[in-house]
Amino acid sequence: MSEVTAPVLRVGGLEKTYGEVKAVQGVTFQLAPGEVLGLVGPNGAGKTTTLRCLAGILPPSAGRITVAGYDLAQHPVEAKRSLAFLPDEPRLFEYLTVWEHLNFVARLYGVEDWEPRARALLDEMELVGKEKALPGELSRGMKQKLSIACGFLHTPRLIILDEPLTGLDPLAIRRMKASLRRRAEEGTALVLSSHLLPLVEELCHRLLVIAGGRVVALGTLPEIRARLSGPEAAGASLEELFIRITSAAPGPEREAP
Ligand SMILES: Nc1ncnc2c1ncn2[C@@H]1O[C@H](COP(=O)(O)OP(=O)(O)OP(=O)(O)O)[C@@H](O)[C@H]1O
Repeated sequence: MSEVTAPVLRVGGLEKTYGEVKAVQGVTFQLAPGEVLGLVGPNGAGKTTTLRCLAGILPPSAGRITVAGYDLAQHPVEAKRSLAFLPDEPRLFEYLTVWEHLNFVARLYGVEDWEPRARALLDEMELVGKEKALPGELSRGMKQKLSIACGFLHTPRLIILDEPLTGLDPLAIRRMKASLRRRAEEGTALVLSSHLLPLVEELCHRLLVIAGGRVVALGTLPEIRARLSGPEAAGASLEELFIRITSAAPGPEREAP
């Protein structure tokens, strides 16, 4: 398989245990360049745990994750250089300005032509004029946009997003959706976790539905619909399918004492 068509992300048998709680088990999927995968599931399903494992923040208890051909456990620096993780709560440095954040990230990732890129990202995120502001002087939505600009600066091949639209106003939501779509069209793979099912339906090519730490459905919306039996599945909305699939699933497993 050529480098162009090789999966950007491969996840095999991912498992994460907290004490005796099996938060995630048996998660296996691949993601091609330009593909957008929606990760959905009820509260406590294991979405954030999965995303944090994919980003190399949490070590999995078992399984293998490969990003852009690099095994995340064996080559963490190369794998992490190929990805960006955008958590739902923007994490910024209190004493760095907007511009200094971008400069810092550029140095971390070795982005040489960072200034024109940073200017373009500030324009895209509607932060022009805020270059000298500290995070304490930014609104919640502006902090979110700065965090996203920092994540995009090194042109990652994989972007992992947890509730990317939290705190954004309607116009910013529209722009953010266009930004994400454009990156996917340019070949970036995206994993997007959200409770906003219309967003997931609009942006994602495939869905991974997780409940009780296990994958309960994986595929395109028509594929998931087709797999569910019964005439009511045919025209069901994503919300109806979500409720039907996840309500039947048990909660996270506990290891026997
Ligand atoms: N640090 C932790 N220590 C112990 N248990 C944890 C920890 N983090 C998560 N869990 C447990 O792991 C399971 C999965 O949690 P996770 O945060 O991954 O779910 P989620 O799908 O992101 O939920 P939500 O939609 O509510 O954000 C839950 O049972 C949760 O209680």
